Amino acid sequence: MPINYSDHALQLSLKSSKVLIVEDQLLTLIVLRKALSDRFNVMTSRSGEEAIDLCKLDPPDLILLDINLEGINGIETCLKLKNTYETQDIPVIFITSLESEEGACWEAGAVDFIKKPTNPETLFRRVRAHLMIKAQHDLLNQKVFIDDLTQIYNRRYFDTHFIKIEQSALRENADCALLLIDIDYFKQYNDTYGHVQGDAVLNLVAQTITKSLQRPADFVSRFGGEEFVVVLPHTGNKGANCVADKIKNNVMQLGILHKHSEHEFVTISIGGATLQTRDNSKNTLQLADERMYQSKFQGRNQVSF
Ligand SMILES: Nc1nc2c(ncn2[C@@H]2O[C@H](COP(=O)(O)OP(=O)(O)OP(=O)(O)O)[C@@H](O)[C@H]2O)c(=O)[nH]1
Repeated sequence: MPINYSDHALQLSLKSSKVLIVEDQLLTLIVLRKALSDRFNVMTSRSGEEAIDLCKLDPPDLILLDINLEGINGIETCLKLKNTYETQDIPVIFITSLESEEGACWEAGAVDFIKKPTNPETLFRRVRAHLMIKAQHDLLNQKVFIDDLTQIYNRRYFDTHFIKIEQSALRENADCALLLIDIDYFKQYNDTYGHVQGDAVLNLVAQTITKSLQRPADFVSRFGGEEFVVVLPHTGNKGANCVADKIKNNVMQLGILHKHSEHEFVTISIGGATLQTRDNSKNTLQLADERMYQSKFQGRNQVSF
């Protein structure tokens, strides 16, 4: 199917696109910002270190990166961004004055570069073109990776992304937690209240889990029928326990009556595992699955790690 550039969703997403300019020369920063701030949502940073932190907290849709920065330079900044799961898909355009630097820009993972002194119109059009590609990419991902019923990520998203997150965490010697969540007595719920009501509960639980997650890198996927999987990057046992408890309590507090449950309401059982404490004979998912069943056997509506 041909790409429709006038697509409404695309236009909307372009307007709200976030562009991060990383430049330590104040005057250049002002010129770049002026060329873009009427059309996009512009964020700025004066160093590579600050830009990396900012990208993890509030990922932009595109980065304009100067090469000659104080502290870690632009090339090193780009390499760090490309080696980190949360930031590796953000397109980077370099701003450079030397032709000899172009090879290093491509190798670091740049999608393009713009020469200094920058022409404001060229800058705007280049940025818009790359944002358009990014928006198309995001839109396509949304269609491929979103579960129809709950509108959260699907199993395919989890399968594709968890491997990358695990590898990135192992490289950085960081932790990462996984929670496997199953709705208790859901068969009886469907049998008693009907499948339409069952679907509504699945939806509510999915939204409740989503709202219980706070960090931008955390995500939940529908794993299968009435099972969900939560991924918490950079989170160890203690933090993951807190999040799991919060999710369990929030679902119980929805107060959805379930007359076949000893807890009176719809509840969930959770099993958790982290990368750093996992047993080498089993992967994180297998461990979380075993612990989820432990929660079931111990009476449901609980968390096991
Ligand atoms: N309404 C609805 N039900 C679903 C969907 N996907 C799976 N289910 C139902 O979820 C139920 C899962 O039941 P079981 O795996 O037996 O487990 P359970 O009844 O939740 O019991 P425990 O897990 O032991 O607490 C089955 O009846 C499935 O048909 C869905 O998309 N919509």
